[in-house]
Amino acid sequence: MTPDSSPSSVDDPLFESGHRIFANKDLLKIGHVPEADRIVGRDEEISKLAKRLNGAVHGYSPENVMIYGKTGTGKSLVSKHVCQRAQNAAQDGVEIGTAYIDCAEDNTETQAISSLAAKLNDESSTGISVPHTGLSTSKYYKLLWKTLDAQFDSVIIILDEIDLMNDDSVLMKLSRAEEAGKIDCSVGVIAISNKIQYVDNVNERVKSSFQHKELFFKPYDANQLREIMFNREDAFQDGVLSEDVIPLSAAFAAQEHGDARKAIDILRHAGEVAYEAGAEQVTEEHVRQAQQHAEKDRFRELVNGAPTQAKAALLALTELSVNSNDDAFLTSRVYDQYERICNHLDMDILSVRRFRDILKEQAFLGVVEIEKINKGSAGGIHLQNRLIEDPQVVRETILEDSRMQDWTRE
Ligand SMILES: Nc1ncnc2c1ncn2[C@@H]1O[C@H](COP(=O)(O)OP(=O)(O)OP(=O)(O)O)[C@@H](O)[C@H]1O
Repeated sequence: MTPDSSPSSVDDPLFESGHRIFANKDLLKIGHVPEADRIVGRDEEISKLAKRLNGAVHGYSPENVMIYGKTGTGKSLVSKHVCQRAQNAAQDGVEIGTAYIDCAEDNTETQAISSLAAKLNDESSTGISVPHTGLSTSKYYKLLWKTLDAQFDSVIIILDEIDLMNDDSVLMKLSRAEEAGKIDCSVGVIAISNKIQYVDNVNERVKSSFQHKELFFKPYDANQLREIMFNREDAFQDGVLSEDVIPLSAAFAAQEHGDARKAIDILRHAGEVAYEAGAEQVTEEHVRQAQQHAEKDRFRELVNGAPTQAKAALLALTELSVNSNDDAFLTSRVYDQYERICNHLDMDILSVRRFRDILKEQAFLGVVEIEKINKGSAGGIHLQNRLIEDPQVVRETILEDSRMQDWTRE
């Protein structure tokens, strides 16, 4: 039983009997693969991918597939789902192995191959032991080939976030192994990336051996996001979710692009906020707080990593936004405020040109929106700057930097 599922009773009154809010929080875990009837709007992608992998079910070679799509569009989920179904559907006597590698974690060739060998090896049946570390890349490849031949007719390997792998020859070696006579087992690779141009940048030799078909996943619309969440309503105790919670979480997640990961994160987080607050129900207000947290997290990452001068520039725009009814300000006005901040913090003051570049960089990162305004023939073109996110959230985040905190002290 998992910590958040509801146990029937607990003897010690120090601990609660069951969870007030969650009935099965595992359903809201990001890596969770829901049953087929909980997967929304991906029938076509599922069937296309199944066609590519069909060979494996009969013991022949599955095709290699490259899947593209923005974050949270179900690429990993659909890949894992189709792999599971291929394993279940395998013809009598055909053994299919499947493995999932997150290239953000295993980002070198050696790590990826040692992880693959370890995941695919069942030591009790092969008698092969795969040490976690300590072997050369070529030894890990040899171990991998041995384990595959000892157990499987076909193997499907998912390489998620392949663009983060620092050596693309993994693709070549995996797809050539059978042809090169290194193994009898056939191997298919599903490579997943958010970057549409990934294959263009891959080495030509790799490209020519990794003959692949491509699949594109579109973002979800708000209705699909809603359905995805309604299908996991039983993660919560009966009657705990108030009516607006799922539609509002879907609306927030649909704002940037239709990201199911974001939708589920907000929903789970709203439940946690409600629990922490001692509430009996998850309400719209908890969703808003969860969304603010998510925004803050994203911002914290962007702003924490920004140079001090960029923080001062953002603080200038933030101060104007917080203390005025307007939300967009001419660069000259932001610069004046920036000068005041730099003087107060005893920082160097950059030229207007450098300052403009900093704001442009922040616009590129999605923190600031810059708009050109035309003030007629005499006035010329001016730039207006607007914070994209809630100025209070930005302000709090910037003031987490101890150097910036001096701004609030007289
Ligand atoms: N069609 C769907 N039906 C139900 N749940 C979904 C669907 N698509 C995505 N999800 C859920 O949304 C979350 C994110 O999905 P997934 O990890 O598959 O996205 P992804 O496209 O691989 O994202 P990333 O590129 O960030 O890895 C998971 O919890 C997944 O279960």
